[in-house]
Amino acid sequence: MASKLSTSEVKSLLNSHLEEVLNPEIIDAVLESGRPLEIYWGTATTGRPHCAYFVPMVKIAQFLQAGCKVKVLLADIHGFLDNLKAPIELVEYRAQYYKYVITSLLKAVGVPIDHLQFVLGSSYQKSPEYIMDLLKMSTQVSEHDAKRAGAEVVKQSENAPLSALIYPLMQCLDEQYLSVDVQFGGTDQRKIFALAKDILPKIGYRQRAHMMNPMVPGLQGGKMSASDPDSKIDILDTADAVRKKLKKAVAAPKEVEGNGVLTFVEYVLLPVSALKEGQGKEKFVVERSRDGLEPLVYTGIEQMREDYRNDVLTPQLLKPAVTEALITLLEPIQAEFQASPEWQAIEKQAYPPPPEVKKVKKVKNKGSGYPGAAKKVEAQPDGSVEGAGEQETDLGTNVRETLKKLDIVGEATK
Ligand SMILES: N[C@@H](Cc1ccc(O)cc1)C(=O)O
Repeated sequence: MASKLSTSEVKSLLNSHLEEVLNPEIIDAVLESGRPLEIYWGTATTGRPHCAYFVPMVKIAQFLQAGCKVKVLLADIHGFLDNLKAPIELVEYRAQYYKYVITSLLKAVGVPIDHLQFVLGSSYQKSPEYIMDLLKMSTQVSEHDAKRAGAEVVKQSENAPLSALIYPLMQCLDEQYLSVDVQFGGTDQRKIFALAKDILPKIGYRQRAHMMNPMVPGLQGGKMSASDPDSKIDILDTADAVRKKLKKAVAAPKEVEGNGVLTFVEYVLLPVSALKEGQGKEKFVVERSRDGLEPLVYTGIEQMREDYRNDVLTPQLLKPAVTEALITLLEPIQAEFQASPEWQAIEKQAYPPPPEVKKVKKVKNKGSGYPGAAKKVEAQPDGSVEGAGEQETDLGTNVRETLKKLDIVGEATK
């Protein structure tokens, strides 16, 4: 490997926090050969990256620190194959936004990024070779198996669109086209990884290894809901917003299992401290000056867990410490955003604010029985419009006109 670390240091960086590795012998053989291990992690560029992204980012930082070559696949096409989560028109901007965030995040963690490469999915997934391989694959995978492979990743529905079946096949093929040794992802990707192991040899390609990190509880605990703006901490949230959101975080005293705040320390803050120090030493400090006590200084999660169970490390102590550490982690990223007009412009294009709900031109009130009676048109948080295009009346035309001006009319209502 290119790094100055010993083989055992490299292995411990690579394996830290992983739940499972498929075909580890593939990784061992590369490490023994002395060439850098090539790994990719793919992300469908849909919603705004939030603090949960720090978990895979820390792994990527560790891969880079260990001297691996890392490709981040900005899976724009996957972003709309999955239930059109990213509208086709926006997906390009979103991919760029992700690139800014991920680069900045990794720089903030303090690892060298010269072995990091971004690849846009659509840059090769539309090539004749790729498409032909995809078609070949489709002759080897049953509808049932393709569906099952995506069960934990792609939105499930009865009578699912064909795109939900194409999605996992393409993810398998990406391993070949990105010419890596390993695909990294969460354990939710396991069924797709298993399909890749099975299917790539059937179309003449070699199997890859797979590294999986566990699915961890979110920082704020409880149920994450896309419609609740407070349920996720955005990378660009102000310090005050972070404080407010973390105050609401669920962290039951003495309860270690499923504790999102402690988990964030384990998977993000401690490993980041080790990467930043550059000596592999984890450190997390909990201030207690308010109580006139010395700070608690931790060098690993086990001690913290123990103290938390015994209520020495109370939620009232832990939460503010995590809050301030997170704010410090976000600071350089936000400073970079503030200093970059390009990034700011992309952010606006990638995530346009939901269209204002304009009052539909008032029509003479002829009572609600009148066929053109006003229908409420509501802009939804995801940019869709509820109630639009439901009636073919004069008012329907009016509504469409208004929406057209706002540029939010879907194909079906045009
Ligand atoms: N399935 C990944 C995204 C992804 C897409 C394509 C890939 O090749 C790899 C990963 C996710 O859930 O976000």
